Amino acid sequence: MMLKAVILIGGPQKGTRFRPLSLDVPKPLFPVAGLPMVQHHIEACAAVPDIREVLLLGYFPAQQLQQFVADMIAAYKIRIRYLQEYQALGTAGGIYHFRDQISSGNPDAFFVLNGDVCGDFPLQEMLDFHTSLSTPSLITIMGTEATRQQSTMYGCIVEDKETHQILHYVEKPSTFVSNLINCGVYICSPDIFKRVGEIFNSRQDFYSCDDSEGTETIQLEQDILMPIAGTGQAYVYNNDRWWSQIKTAGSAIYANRHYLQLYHKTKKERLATNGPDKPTIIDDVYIHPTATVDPSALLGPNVSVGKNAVIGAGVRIRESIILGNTTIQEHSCVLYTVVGWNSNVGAWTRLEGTPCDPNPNKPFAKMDNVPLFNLEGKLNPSITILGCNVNVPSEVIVLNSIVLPYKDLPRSYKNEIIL
Ligand SMILES: Nc1nc2c(ncn2[C@@H]2O[C@H](COP(=O)(O)OP(=O)(O)O[C@H]3O[C@H](CO)[C@@H](O)[C@H](O)[C@@H]3O)[C@@H](O)[C@H]2O)c(=O)[nH]1
Repeated sequence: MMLKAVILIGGPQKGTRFRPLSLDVPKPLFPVAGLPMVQHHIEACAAVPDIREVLLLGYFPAQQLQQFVADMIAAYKIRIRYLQEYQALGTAGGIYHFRDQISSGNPDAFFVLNGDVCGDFPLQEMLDFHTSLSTPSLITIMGTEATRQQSTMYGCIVEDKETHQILHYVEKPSTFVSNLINCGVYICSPDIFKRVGEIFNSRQDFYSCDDSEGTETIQLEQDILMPIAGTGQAYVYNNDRWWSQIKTAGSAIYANRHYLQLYHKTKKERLATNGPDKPTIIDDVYIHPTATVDPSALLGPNVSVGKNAVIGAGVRIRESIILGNTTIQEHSCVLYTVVGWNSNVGAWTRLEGTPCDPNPNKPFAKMDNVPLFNLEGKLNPSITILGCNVNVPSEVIVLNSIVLPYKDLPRSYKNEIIL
């Protein structure tokens, strides 16, 4: 069998809730557990022996992805290419536009993965399910359970419990439809192009040079899944492993924790260990080999330290992501915070945020993508984020705040956005 995988990475206008972190690097390249977000997708695809080529599909300028793609080819030894849409074509529009590249070599099927989800993706198991179906599936969706309340933020699937055929699909319904939600991971038969082509052609009548009405975009969810549901050609594969979206910077902290945990199963060598002349490590921590961490520092649980970062004596960090070329000076404390690239945090300073984890008392709860401000116009407590090139002086406290790039903070801050 020969398969391909397409990863939908969007473009500069997407991922706005991820700012200010996506101001400096395309959101799909933001490091989580030491790796750019979509490297986790590529790694999951590379582990499926039948996947021979991975195509990243988006509308970021190609030069922003060039180095990353070269690094990925070197690391995983499979074909990887970036295909650039000339504008946002929608979740199925890009696939249709590049159908020749996807179909070349006659793959039996191809995976499609949303670039902004994370998880312990059971791709091989899903493939086994897809190929074992007695009637061929045009599209198989990975589904997972959500709470009744949260389900309406996702694509909702009603299945035949015995055959797993999809009877009904609604994208982000306004009232409850089903607890079973779309994970944004699919296996498509190449026959899907015919379907998308029909939609494409039916819209040509409306096509004009001014595409302000978005007639050129085709959405996989609304235009393909909704009409296919109930025709016996779409199936759902139930995923009971960890899965989440990465929409906000807060969800990056959550994803960081879970990917670090996953390394126990997949890449143990990426996790830092305790030893003489090494910092003290609590549970799961990733330290880039080029980072310098003082042996008296205490890191963990759930910390990632990027390239060439310098962590001083007596520093305490937990539940945080420290990006490349950042310095944290002695005795500072960093909790539930993302510290952007090339930043400098003085000595005896405290950076602290508030976690936005899923409710542990509710089974199947996902993260809430809490808006920045509440109804009274006050900033909702969230993780603290420092954009790149931020300078925080010594002996201050920055609590539940978002600091935009290139700021020189003069004092302490609490619950503020510092522009
Ligand atoms: N290449 C490309 N990618 C795109 C485009 N539009 C969106 N994407 C990418 O496609 C993914 C989904 O995009 P959204 O449009 O933001 O959808 P969503 O709100 O995340 O909902 C989708 O994902 C949920 C799971 O996370 C699903 O539950 C839901 O049904 C839907 O598929 C993201 O990775 C985004 O970057 C486009 O025009 N071109």
